[in-house]
Amino acid sequence: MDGDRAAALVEAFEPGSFLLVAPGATTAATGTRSVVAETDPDELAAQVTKQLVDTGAPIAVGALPFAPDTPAHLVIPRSVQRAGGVHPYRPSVEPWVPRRPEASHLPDGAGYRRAVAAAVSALRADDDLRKVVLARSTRLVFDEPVQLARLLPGLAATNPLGYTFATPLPDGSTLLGASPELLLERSGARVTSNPLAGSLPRGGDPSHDRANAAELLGSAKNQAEHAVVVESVVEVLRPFCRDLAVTGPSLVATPTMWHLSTRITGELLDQDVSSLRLAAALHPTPAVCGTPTQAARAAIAELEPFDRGFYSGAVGWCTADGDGQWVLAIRCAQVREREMRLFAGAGIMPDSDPVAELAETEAKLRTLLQALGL
Ligand SMILES: C=C(O[C@H]1C=CC=C(C(=O)O)[C@@H]1O)C(=O)O
Repeated sequence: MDGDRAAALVEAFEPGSFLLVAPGATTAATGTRSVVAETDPDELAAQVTKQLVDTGAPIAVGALPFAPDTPAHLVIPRSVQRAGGVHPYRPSVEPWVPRRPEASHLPDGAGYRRAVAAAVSALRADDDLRKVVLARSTRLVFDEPVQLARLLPGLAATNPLGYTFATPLPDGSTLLGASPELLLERSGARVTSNPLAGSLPRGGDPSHDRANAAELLGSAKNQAEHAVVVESVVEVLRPFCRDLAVTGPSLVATPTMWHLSTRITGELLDQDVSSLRLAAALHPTPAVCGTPTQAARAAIAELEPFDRGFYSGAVGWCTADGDGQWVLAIRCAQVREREMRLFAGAGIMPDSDPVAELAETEAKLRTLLQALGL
C-alpha cells in the first residue's frame, strides 16, 4: 500500500538527507550531486533548472533563507524516492524521549514583550508601516545528540494536515519542523498558495477551544493581519497568472493553533516560470516578515537579537519542468548534535497586545516541544 511505502520513507530518514511529508505526498532525497547556493532569485531558479536538465535528476530539494543576502541551499540529490500521503500514520519506530534539556530564551519573555511594544509604537508612529513579524528563539541543549530519525515520525504523525520536513543546511546542521503553511505549489499551469496569518492558541477543553476559534474569526486585529498577507500574495502572483481565485478566510487548526487561512489559486501565463522562481518572488510574505517588506525587515533587524538563518524561509522541491512545492519554514528548529534552536514569531499590528503575542509564540513553540515530550 502507498501509505506503507510513505511510512517506510519517513522511517528510513537519515540525518543529512531531505524529507517532506505533505498531506498527499511524501518526498525523500539522499546524497548530493551538487549544490546551488545563489542569492539572486532569477539566477537561483535558472541554475537549478539547468542542473536538473544536465544531470537528469528528478528534483532539486532544499531551503531558502530569510535574509536576501544569504545564499539559498538547494541540493541536486543522488537518489529520490516518492510516495503518496502517509496519513493516517502510526509510527513503528520508538520515539526519542530525551531527558529534560537545558533551556535558554532569546529574548526572554520580558524582552519579547518589550520588542512587541516597540514594534507597536513604530507601527502607530508610521502610517506606511502596517505589520511587523517578530520572532523569538529557544535554545535547548540535551545530554545526548538529537535523534532526528526517531523524532520525525512522531512529528509527522501528530501534524496530519501540516508539512513535516527535514532539510540539510550548509553548515552541516538540519532544519526540522512541521509547518502548517503552503507558500506555493505548482502543478503544470496550476498554482496554489495558502497563506495563514492571524492566530490564537487552541483551548484546553472543547468549549474553550471553540470560543477561541470564534474569537479569532471575529477579531478585527487578526482579520487585518491576515488581509495584509493575502493582498501581498495576490499582488505578487497576479502578473504571473490568469484567473486568480481567492477563497477565504476560513479557520484551520493545528494541534496547538487556530489560524485564519485563505486559498489562492491561478493558472500560469507562462509555464517557463518555475515553482522555485514563484516561491522566491513571494518570499518573504507578510506572514513571516511584515509589510512593506523593506521597512519590516529593518524593524526586525533592530528588534530581534538573533539571526533567523533559514527560519521563516522556505523548504521544498522543484522539478526540471518547474513543478514543485514550497512551504514556509516555521514551527521549526535548527538542530546540530546535542543542540536545538527553536523559533516562533507572531504578526505585530498597531493594536497588538504584547502579552497575547508572547502567549502566541509560546503556543507555536509547542509544536516541537510536544514532539519532544516536553
Ligand atoms: C511566523 C510564524 O507564523 C506565521 C504564520 C501563521 C500565523 C502567523 C501569525 O498569526 O502571526 C505568522 O504570521 C511562526 O510560526 O513562527
